[in-house]
Amino acid sequence: MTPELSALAVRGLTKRFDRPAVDALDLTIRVGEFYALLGPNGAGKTTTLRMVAGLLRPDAGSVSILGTDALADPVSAKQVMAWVSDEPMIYDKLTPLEYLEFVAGLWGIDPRTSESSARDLLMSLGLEPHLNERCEGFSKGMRQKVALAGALVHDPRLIILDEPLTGLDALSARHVKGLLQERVRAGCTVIMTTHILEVAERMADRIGVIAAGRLIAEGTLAELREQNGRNDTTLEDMFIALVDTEAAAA
Ligand SMILES: Nc1ncnc2c1ncn2[C@@H]1O[C@H](COP(=O)(O)OP(=O)(O)OP(=O)(O)O)[C@@H](O)[C@H]1O
Repeated sequence: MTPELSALAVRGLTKRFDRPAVDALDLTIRVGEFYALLGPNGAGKTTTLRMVAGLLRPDAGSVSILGTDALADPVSAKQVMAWVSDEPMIYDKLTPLEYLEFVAGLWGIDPRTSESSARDLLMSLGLEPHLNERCEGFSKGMRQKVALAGALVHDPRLIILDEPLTGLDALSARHVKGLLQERVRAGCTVIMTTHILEVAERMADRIGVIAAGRLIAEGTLAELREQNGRNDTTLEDMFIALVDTEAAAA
């Protein structure tokens, strides 16, 4: 039997700064999953995702993205993946449409097809009134949405987002959530960090909790409840209990 291809398989992933930030982490995320990665401040979420996205070299371990060894072949891995940072960088002098056209050009996408999909993407994020305004006057939330649209231009199969909803107003957050859910329905995989536990509770197929660079719990909401021995508890209650137990054991 052929083993099922994972969207992401991380094994023994390790990064140390002055102390371990990610500590021999194993993580497997299936194709088509919406996965929420949770953890307290400083748990190692961003460091993990930056290593997965090829922005930070691990001290040890492996990263496989849709079957490609991302450390040995980062170019192929990046072609199927999008990384959306919590501090997005866009070009201020360009309009959203020009920015997406620029990104599409970097990926070698035919301008005739890229323009209409860029327009659709930006409109689905509620940016229609601003398509031809320079990004320099945009708020943080508007810039976040332009960066997200830019990251999706090459139609990635794996979309990794660090805190994509922070700072977004309710309507913008709804646009972003809708877009991500649509991508998952189309067969993409989404991995997202968030401190907004209601979002993880409502949107994620599976949830992983990391603390001190290690995975301390993982499963569907129902599985986490079962592991916790409570049927009625909220994700917030479980999260706090898990993190407290871990801190007490450290
Ligand atoms: N470039 C760096 N240099 C030194 N230490 C770093 C660096 N990046 C991260 N760290 C440390 O690694 C640990 C994990 O940080 P990381 O940003 O991955 O946590 P996080 O789970 O994303 O936190 P948050 O929820 O606050 O964003 C922290 O102790 C942090 O101070």
